[in-house]
Amino acid sequence: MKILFLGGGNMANALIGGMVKQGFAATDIHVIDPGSEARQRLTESYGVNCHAAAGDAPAAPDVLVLAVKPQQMREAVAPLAGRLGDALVVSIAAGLGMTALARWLGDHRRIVRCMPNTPALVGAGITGLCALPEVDAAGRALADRVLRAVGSTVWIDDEAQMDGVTALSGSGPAYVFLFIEALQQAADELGFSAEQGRQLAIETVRGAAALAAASNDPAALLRERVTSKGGTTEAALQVMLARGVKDGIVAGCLAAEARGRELGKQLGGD
Ligand SMILES: NC(=O)C1=CN([C@@H]2O[C@H](COP(=O)(O)OP(=O)(O)OC[C@H]3O[C@@H](n4cnc5c(N)ncnc54)[C@H](OP(=O)(O)O)[C@@H]3O)[C@@H](O)[C@H]2O)C=CC1
Ligand SMILES: O=C(O)[C@@H]1CCC=N1
Repeated sequence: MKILFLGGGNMANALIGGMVKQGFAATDIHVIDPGSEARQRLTESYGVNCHAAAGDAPAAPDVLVLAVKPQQMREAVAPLAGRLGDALVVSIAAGLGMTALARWLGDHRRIVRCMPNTPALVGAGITGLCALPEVDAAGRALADRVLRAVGSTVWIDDEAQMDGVTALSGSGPAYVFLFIEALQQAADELGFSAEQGRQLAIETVRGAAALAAASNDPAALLRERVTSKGGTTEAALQVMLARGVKDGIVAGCLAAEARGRELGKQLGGD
């Protein structure tokens, strides 16, 4: 199976790294990226085939993963329009609707819109997927197989909800990294070494996520079990909530969703 990536940046690296670790053959993976540094990084890290321009890459791959920035997409796909054969197009671009993309691709409608996230690099991604009605069960299964190589998948019926997926899990790792940064800053202020702070912060996030995943209890109950009356956690949460931490996170997610919708309107109007 030939898989062609258009764009070899951060998210393509995360997906390709995860796929190669899961046994996808590097020789079957091709990447188009005009940047020589991007191509060198991919060749050296994973041994995939890199091309500077679309004309050098294999025509009609089995799967074409569109991994350029949404604002770069229209120009980037233009050389591919009309030469895709039966390829399954998997777009990971935030905001960009499938109707506009189909138009840009010369009315190619075998399109699956996905929203993965960077933990794909370590096989712990989560991807939301949504397909045009023209994509048959085999096409959906193929997209699912590619994305499941780098984590779990969730199918979404209504494309309008893809901006919500982007806001939660696409951008979500950045929110978690911000939280880890904050814990490490606190560790520093409390006199721990950088390595001690890193270990205490990261293992706490890893352990709490593992406990939440393994438990049927809601997160609020798990939180209450840590929070002894008159204890240290209560002291912390009072300050955090008073400073709007939880409301800020919810409002931030809604802002991300709104930005996705705005991008979609600016790009294609669909
Ligand atoms: N980063 C993330 O966590 C996630 C990103 N996404 C989506 O993935 C897509 C890529 O994001 P990300 O990897 O972060 O972005 P990057 O900017 O890191 O990667 C995009 C790459 O595409 C290259 N490029 C630009 N023009 C072309 C072209 N015409 N043909 C081929 N390649 C081209 C860019 O080169 P240059 O830098 O020289 O312009 C760059 O190397 C976006 O649409 C984003 O919405 C989805 C989920 C999560
Ligand atoms: O910030 C962005 O627009 C992209 C989409 C989700 C994560 N990164």
